[in-house]
Amino acid sequence: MILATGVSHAYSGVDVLRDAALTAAHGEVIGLIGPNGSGKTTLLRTLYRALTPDQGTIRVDGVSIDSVRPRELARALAVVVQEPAGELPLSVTDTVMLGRIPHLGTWQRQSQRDIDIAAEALDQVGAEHLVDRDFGDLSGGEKQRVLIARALAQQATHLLMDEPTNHLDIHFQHEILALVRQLGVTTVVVLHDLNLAARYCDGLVLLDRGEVVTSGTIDDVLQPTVLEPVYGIRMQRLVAEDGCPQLLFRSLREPHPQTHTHGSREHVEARVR
Ligand SMILES: Nc1ncnc2c1ncn2[C@@H]1O[C@H](COP(=O)(O)OP(=O)(O)OP(=O)(O)O)[C@@H](O)[C@H]1O
Repeated sequence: MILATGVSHAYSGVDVLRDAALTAAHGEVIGLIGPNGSGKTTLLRTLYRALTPDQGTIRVDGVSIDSVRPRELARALAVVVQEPAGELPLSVTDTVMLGRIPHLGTWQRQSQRDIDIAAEALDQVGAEHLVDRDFGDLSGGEKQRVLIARALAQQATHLLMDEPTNHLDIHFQHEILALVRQLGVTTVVVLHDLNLAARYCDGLVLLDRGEVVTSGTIDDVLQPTVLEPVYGIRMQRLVAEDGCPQLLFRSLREPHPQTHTHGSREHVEARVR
């Protein structure tokens, strides 16, 4: 379980996070959503101690992360964030094996089991064919999948992800998030795509200008009345055949249509709630 309370932070005296709170119960996938610059990455960084907030506490399974040693923290939290280009001059295998380091003793070499776990992680993200490549030569989407494999190989009890679907094609956006759900690992994931959030998250935290506007179930948060003023865009909420709410978007610059677009795929497959 991840519990963040009263988290505030300022960069050079400018407040970017005020009294933010987040709860991810055991096994839940919680989506962190909000417009550009609303503080999602800042809040996520406080959860894995990449950033010490000015105020607030972060607890993982009831223990304050301030009191945990780095190796212990790495066994509890795996992180997938955007890597600066060219940061890892490593092979794909070595990159994924980095995920095993928290499980090795100081001078302990990797075992066959570690190698098997890394290979399985690559397989899970559909990247087994990349095993002999250099990480730096991969495409953006391939790199992203390898970084997710590294997090899976870490076998941490909690997962933090900052826009993991960035660079991924539509197939892998869904594959990766479906996999994350399947893992049953307590997860906090920053997502821009609200429809992916609707489909793969158990709950959402909506940030706007550094404050939590609302948090709760998909049904609570994914409402045009809640989201339109925050994002400054018109939304229409539909329910797909499998019951999953999905949103359609229209710029405020576009005139309000007097009639619906009959015959569109959305109208065939979903009904307006
Ligand atoms: N290192 C930094 N120094 C100064 N300001 C920063 C720093 N990092 C972030 N900020 C500012 O803090 C605010 C919140 O940034 P943050 O990256 O948390 O937002 P975000 O919601 O993740 O945005 P996006 O959706 O665009 O990725 C922004 O105004 C950003 O410019």
